[in-house]
Amino acid sequence: MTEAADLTALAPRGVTLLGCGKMGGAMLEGWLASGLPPASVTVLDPNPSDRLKALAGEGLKLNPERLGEADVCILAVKPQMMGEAAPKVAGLAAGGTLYVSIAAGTPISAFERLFGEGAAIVRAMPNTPAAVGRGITALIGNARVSEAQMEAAETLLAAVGETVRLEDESQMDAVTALSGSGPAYVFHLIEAMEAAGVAAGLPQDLAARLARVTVQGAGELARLSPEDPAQLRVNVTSPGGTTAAALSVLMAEGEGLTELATRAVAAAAARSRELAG
Ligand SMILES: NC(=O)c1ccc[n+]([C@@H]2O[C@H](COP(=O)([O-])OP(=O)(O)OC[C@H]3O[C@@H](n4cnc5c(N)ncnc54)[C@H](OP(=O)(O)O)[C@@H]3O)[C@@H](O)[C@H]2O)c1
Ligand code: PRO
Repeated sequence: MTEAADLTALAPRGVTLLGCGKMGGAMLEGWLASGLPPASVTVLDPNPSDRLKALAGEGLKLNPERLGEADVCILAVKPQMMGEAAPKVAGLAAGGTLYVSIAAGTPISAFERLFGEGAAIVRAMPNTPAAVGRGITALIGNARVSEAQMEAAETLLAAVGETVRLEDESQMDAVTALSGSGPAYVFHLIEAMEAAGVAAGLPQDLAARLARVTVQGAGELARLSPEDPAQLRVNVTSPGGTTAAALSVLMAEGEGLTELATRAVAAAAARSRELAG
């Protein structure tokens, strides 16, 4: 997490989590680490993990027959499952619960149809580095969301990384394509560098380690350095040296990494728009 998230204000009425897979599980761990008591969390998930069952022993409410009240309900099932799963938490709307959906593609209007026009709904897009407290989540709410509710949503997501408010929901497809899906691009870069190292004659294990630690270190340098990424790149590049030779390929006019990344992000954004139905 980037700054201390104080979740104590949410403890009395609590948080309900619909779907506790990769993202839901990562958020749950962040909330618990930030001091939200297990007894303040209700989880609905058809196949609870051993970890969830252990937390139920510490007071977490796991698949209760009837839902109590909640300040916030996080919707963390796959977009394709939302129509089936969301009705389970529709009753919370009458108690003024704030809904926070992290589902890719699914617009706020879909939740207004499910929960009623009066429901307060935030659409958010986190990413998987949330699992190590280093995610980033973009958020936008509908007109029913009060400032206090927006801050509550931000506090929950700040427990697993940085947050940023969007100006308009139309930005969410590009956000999903850039930071939501983005970790996969970086993991694939590690895979590609490893394969390239093997092709250049290195043993697999050595190439894997060099690729992984190089991406880790470069990411950390980009995070901590006052210099921008372009300058950090220049700092590696000796005139007429090895990096310049590689960058002449990666930055080739019209067919370099920028063009490839632009096509990839455009494909993801288009898929996000398709998921809206
Ligand atoms: N993964 C990412 O990088 C990422 C990033 C940003 C946003 N998101 C969004 O986050 C959401 C969850 O993604 P995920 O990657 O965490 O998926 P996931 O690991 O499959 O988690 C979804 C969870 O919901 C459970 N579930 C299925 N049907 C349910 C129902 N009817 N009621 C309650 N729970 C149900 C699933 O159980 P079973 O596994 O037993 O079916 C699973 O535990 C998606 O909408 C996705 O678009 C994901
Ligand atoms: N993972 C989800 C997907 O691939 C949403 C962003 C990252 O659809």
